[in-house]
Amino acid sequence: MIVCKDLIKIYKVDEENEVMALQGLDLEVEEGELMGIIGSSGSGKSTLLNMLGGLDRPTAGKCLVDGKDLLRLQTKELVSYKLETVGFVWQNNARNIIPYLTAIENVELPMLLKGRHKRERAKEFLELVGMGHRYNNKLTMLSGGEQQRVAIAIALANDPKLLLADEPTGSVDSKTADVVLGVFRELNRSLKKTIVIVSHDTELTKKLDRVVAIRDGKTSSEILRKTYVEEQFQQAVQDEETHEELAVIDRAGRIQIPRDYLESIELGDSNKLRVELEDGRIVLVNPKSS
Ligand SMILES: Nc1ncnc2c1ncn2[C@@H]1O[C@H](COP(=O)(O)OP(=O)(O)OP(=O)(O)O)[C@@H](O)[C@H]1O
Repeated sequence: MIVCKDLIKIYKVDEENEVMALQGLDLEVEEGELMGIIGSSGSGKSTLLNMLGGLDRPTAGKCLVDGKDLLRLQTKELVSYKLETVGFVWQNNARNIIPYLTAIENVELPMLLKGRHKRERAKEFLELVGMGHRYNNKLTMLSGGEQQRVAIAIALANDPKLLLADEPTGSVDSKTADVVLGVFRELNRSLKKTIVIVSHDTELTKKLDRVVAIRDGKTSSEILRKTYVEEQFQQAVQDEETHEELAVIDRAGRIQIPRDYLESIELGDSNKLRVELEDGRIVLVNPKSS
């Protein structure tokens, strides 16, 4: 569904200064996946989501979503891409919803932009996110978690294949965050939506099967878990065997090694490692230790 290769985004700050927000990022997401992206502040998560959502254009590299080349789309094609292929859920509800409209009017709005108006369909989407009973409520009358569920129904309005969520649980408590994640999980299972969630919330990302970490605008590692099962979750997070962390190799053969691994071999201030090939394994050794 998503293939990013060597993706670069440069923002021009003023005449003299530029920021390289994405520095050759690689990412592949399969159709039907529910996955997470984590990274510290400024690592490039929102920039990546804006590129995938067609809100901003990449500077260079490759970025294909559902077969569409986001570096080459014409303006008109980009408009229909934003309306049809992707749905966005933001942390800041002011970006998702119009407060003086009812829940159902909010869901109908993106449909109207596409020239269709289907009240029954809008109601179905609200029912899918567990908000069918509040369809006629103004958004100001709903709690933060309920507004967030309406925001997901709005993102679904034109039945996009891909849902992008930027900190979707950033403004709600942990119990509500579980409900919101449950909604994403259900949409992924029943409607086969591909879902990418960007989050700082480690409690949330622990519950996703695959999480990719971004550092300095590049993919640095990824964690794969066995399929999440609600009852077994507490057990699973305590059991180190249930996930593996994979370092990502970039095109030049570079990898980022977790800091605690480097500390465990007491590398200190040195930036040199001996690389050895041993029975089909690549072993990194502190040269001072032998
Ligand atoms: N429109 C812009 N103009 C200039 N620089 C920008 C712009 N948007 C982002 N940046 C810069 O690009 C880098 C990546 O920012 P980005 O917002 O993608 O990070 P992030 O990982 O989403 O951070 P946060 O978790 O704090 O939202 C930062 O150095 C940021 O200052």
